[in-house]
Amino acid sequence: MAMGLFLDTSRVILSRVKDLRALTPKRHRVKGKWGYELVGPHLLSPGEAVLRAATHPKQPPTRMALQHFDATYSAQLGALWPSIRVALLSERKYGALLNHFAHNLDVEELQARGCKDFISNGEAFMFPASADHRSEFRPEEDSSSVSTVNHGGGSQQPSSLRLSPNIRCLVFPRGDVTRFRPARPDKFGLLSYYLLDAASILPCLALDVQESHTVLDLCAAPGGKALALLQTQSVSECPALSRSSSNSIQSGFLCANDSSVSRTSRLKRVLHSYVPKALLTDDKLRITSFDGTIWGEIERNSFDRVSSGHPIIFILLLWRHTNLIPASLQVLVDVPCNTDRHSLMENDNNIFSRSRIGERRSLPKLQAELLLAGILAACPGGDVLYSTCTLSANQNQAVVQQAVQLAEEQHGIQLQVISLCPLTQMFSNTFHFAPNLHLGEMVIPHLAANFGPIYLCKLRRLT
Ligand SMILES: C[S@@+](CC[C@H](N)C(=O)[O-])C[C@H]1O[C@@H](n2cnc3c(N)ncnc32)[C@H](O)[C@@H]1O
Repeated sequence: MAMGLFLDTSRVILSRVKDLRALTPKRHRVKGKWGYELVGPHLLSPGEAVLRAATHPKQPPTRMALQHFDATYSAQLGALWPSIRVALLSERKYGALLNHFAHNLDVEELQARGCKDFISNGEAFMFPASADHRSEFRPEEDSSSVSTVNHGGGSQQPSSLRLSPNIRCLVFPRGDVTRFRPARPDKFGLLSYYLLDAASILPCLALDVQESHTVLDLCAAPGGKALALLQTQSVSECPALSRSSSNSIQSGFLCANDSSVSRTSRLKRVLHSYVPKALLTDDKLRITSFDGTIWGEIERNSFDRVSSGHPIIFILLLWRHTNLIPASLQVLVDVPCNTDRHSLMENDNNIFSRSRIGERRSLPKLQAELLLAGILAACPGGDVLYSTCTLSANQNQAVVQQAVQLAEEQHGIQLQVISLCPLTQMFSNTFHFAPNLHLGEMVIPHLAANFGPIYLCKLRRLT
C-alpha cells in the first residue's frame, strides 16, 4: 500500500516535471539547489534568482514571492520545503462543496467519475463499523494536557467532533488531477456545488458548528467557508426544500462580515446563488461590511466609547441592543495573509508587488488585531477558530501567541488551545499535515494531494 502510494506520487512528479520542461524554453532550464525540475521564466532556481535580483531590479511579484518563500520556508520547514515548493508551483486541487440547499443533480455524475466525499470517507476510516452515519469522535484524553495557553504554545486540550451529515465535499482520488466542471443551477436557480480548496473546509469542521449555534465569520468574502458553515447549521434531511417555509431548515444564526465593500458584494452574490431566499433573512443570516478589528467593541457594550464618537461602533451597538446580532458563540477568523499560492502564480493583486510592501509587512499586526477582536466577540465558553492560507509561521503560530497574550494582558481573558488531532487523524488519508507543529495544525501541499496550505488553530474562551 505504502509502496503503491509512493509509486503513484513519483509518477505524478515525473509527469509534472516533464510538462514543465516541455513548456520551458531551453535557456530557462537550470539545475538548481532544489533539483532540475523547477525552472522557467519566473521559476528560477534560488541561486539564479539571487543573481537576477542583483542585476534586474524590476521583478514580477510572483518571482519576489518565490525568493521570499525560498529564504523563509527553507529555514522554517527544512527538508519538507523542496516537495512543498514543487506542489505549490503546480496546479492546485479543488473540492466540490455540495450545496445541501439545492437539488443536487450533479452528485451521481461526479461519483461516477470517481469523486468521493472526503468527510464521510474520513469517518469511515475512523469508524469502519458505522460508516453510514456521522459519529462523535472523542480522542483519548491526554492527562498531560494543560488547560490554559502559555505564550510559547503549550500542549493542546483534546476535544470531540460532531460532524453534521449535511456537509459533504467531493474530491478526486489521490494523484488524480481531473478538473471539476462548473456547477449547474437547479430548477430554482441554486447552484449544486461550490468549488474551493477542499482543505479550507477544515476550519469549518474544526469549529464544530451545530444546528442552533450562533456564528460570526469575521472575514467572510468571497464566502466559501460561510457557505460551509451554513451547510453545517442546516437541519433539513431532504434537499428538496420548500422555498416558502424555511423555519425547520436552519435554526442557527450566521453573521458574515468583510471590510471590503467590493468583496462583500461578491459574498452576497455567492450566498444568493447557493442559499434559498427564505434563509436569507435577518434572523438567520446577516451580511455586514465592517472593519473586523473593532468588532470586539460591540461585545464590550461600552456606550461611553460611542459617545466619544466612533460611528461604526455606534451602529454595531445599536444592532446589538436591538438584538439583531446575538452574542457570538463560535467565531471564525479567516484572515488576509500572504495567500502563498496566489502570490506564486498571479501577478495581479499580488501582495508581493512593490506598491504593497507596507501592507504585507503589517499583515501580522492586522491578523493579531482581527484574532483579538474575534476573541473579544466570543462569549466565555465559546470557540474561536483562526485560519490562514499561508505556511508562514509569522502569520500563523506567532499571531496566535500574540493575540492570546494581548487577550490576557489587556482584557484578563484566559484561553485554552483545543487540540485538532481528531481532525488530522480523521482526514490523514486526504490531506498531508505538517508534523510536530507546536500550536495548531497545517495542511501542506503535496503533488498527490495538492490542497492547502491551510493553517488552523482553535481557541476556547475560558473567561
Ligand atoms: C482569506 S480572505 C477570507 C476568505 C473567506 N473566509 C472565504 O472562505 O471565502 C480574507 C478576507 O479578509 C478581509 N479583510 C481584510 N481586512 C479586514 C478587516 N479589517 N476586517 C474584516 N475583513 C477584513 C478581506 O477583504 C478578505 O476578503
